[in-house]
Amino acid sequence: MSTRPENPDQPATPIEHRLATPAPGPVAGMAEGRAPSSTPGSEPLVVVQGLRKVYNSGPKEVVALGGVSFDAYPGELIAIRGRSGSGKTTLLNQIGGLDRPDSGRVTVAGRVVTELPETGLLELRRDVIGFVFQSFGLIPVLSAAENVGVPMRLSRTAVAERDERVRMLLSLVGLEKHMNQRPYELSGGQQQRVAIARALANKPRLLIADEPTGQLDSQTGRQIMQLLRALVRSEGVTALVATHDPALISLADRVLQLHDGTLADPDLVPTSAPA
Ligand SMILES: Nc1ncnc2c1ncn2[C@@H]1O[C@H](COP(=O)(O)OP(=O)(O)OP(=O)(O)O)[C@@H](O)[C@H]1O
Repeated sequence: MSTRPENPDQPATPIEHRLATPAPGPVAGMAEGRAPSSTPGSEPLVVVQGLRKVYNSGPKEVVALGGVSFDAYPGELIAIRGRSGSGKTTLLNQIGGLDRPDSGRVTVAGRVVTELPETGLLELRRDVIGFVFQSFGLIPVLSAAENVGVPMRLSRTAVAERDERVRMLLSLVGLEKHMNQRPYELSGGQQQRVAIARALANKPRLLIADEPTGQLDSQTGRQIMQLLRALVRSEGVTALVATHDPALISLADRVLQLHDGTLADPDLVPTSAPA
């Protein structure tokens, strides 16, 4: 897999270009380059209450999550940071219904994830949540376009609509000229763009990204983070992104800091210091 950097001076995608274009005027209460995220007062999209997960590895108990609670609002980009082993992946896995907590409750778009049966979880992951992983997770024998189309095949989207949305999404992430290439013919940054387009295929309300720049060089990682920032704005999704990457932390609306499975007081979390 190549991880050659893309040109850092050029906006890589149409939406990054739009973002780079100055807005007509300042918007009251909005930080520059930030999405117009909803504030407490609107309904939260994600509600996490008292989430606890303990692993028993041999004789030792590991408290991966020791009672985590927070809300995420529509249109928010939240960075979740913390040292290796602090519980970031465990937290995202419980929210996305990939694993079950020992106690606590997660609600996403009104669905109580922690109480859903397996079929409900499959529907949730297909229709409501898009996932982006550090390792891209593309299917090697499929082209970029076919990879992006997979979730729409699973949701039985009509062929014409699917083809049109695949083209739109690949254009959104700046890859319309690469739609017929397979993952091994793409750089690491391009593969992650395909993975992001695939995560958006079924118009999710929540995007969960676990270390999305972990395998990329810093320039490419910055471009991917800017792309995520732009997509949260243009698509109106809520994003929860586990990352050590200072580039995303500075672009986030909010930063949650995990220490050994518990959240630090949000008022004490600076947005610029390293994790
Ligand atoms: N399947 C498992 N079995 C036993 N212990 C586990 C398991 N998964 C995670 N853990 C432990 O739970 C804790 C939290 O792990 P987690 O992967 O959530 O951390 P993280 O913050 O995502 O780390 P990293 O940044 O390295 O990915 C760690 O101590 C880890 O060793």
